[in-house]
Amino acid sequence: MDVKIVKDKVAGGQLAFDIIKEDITNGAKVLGLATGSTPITLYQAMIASDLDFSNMTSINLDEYVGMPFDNPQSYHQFMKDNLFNKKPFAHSYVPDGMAEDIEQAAADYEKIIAANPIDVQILGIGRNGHIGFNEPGSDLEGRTHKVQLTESTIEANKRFFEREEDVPRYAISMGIGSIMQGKKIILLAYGEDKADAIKATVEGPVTSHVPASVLQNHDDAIIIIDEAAASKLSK
Ligand SMILES: N[C@@H]1[C@@H](O)[C@H](O)[C@@H](COP(=O)(O)O)O[C@@H]1O
Repeated sequence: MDVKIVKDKVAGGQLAFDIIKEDITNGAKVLGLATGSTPITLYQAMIASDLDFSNMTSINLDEYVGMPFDNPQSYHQFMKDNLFNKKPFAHSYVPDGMAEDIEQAAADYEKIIAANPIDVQILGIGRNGHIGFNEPGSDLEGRTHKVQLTESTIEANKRFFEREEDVPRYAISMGIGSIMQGKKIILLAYGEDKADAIKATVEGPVTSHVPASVLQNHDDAIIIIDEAAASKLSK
């Protein structure tokens, strides 16, 4: 793991952008994208750049189950608002949380990933160490599947909804095994809220209790964090 500590989230987004830009120059064609507040500064740097993504493919990590695509809280809408409306890709895939058969949608998504191997996978991290929506205890080799969100994630997400009962309880997410297939992985984390998860990810044992810790086993994983997120690291 290559840990890079930056001044703030703007510098983090810029650094991630610079890495991606170089990879695109070297032929990268498929980006794995994430939602949440963390990647927004990266998306802003992409939008502000003169890079053209219209011959590239994007594949998103996850989506809520049962949330219409045009709901402002859906990840389909989030990606449009924060990136795709300004920088369209040739193909943009987001898991189909509205499918009648979620297991089939998950299997179909794995076929999309297999046909479009991810060159650079962007990740945020949950306060409990989750990546995508792979909560603690997830299979480290899992593939795209339906997941039940933990109370901690529901609690963290409820700020986006008017009522707690509106917060979705299920999602469809790429599995940890699907994520680990990315040729390069860039995990971003900012703020003190993420410091415990980052310590466990970087310095703890590789364990399904901290899904992001599996990145220790990846050949090309870069962790970009600000000082607050780095504050509990021992070195
Ligand atoms: N499924 C997403 C994750 O992909 C994201 O990493 C996490 C952290 O969100 P934030 O970046 O807003 O802290 O939130 C959700 O759970």
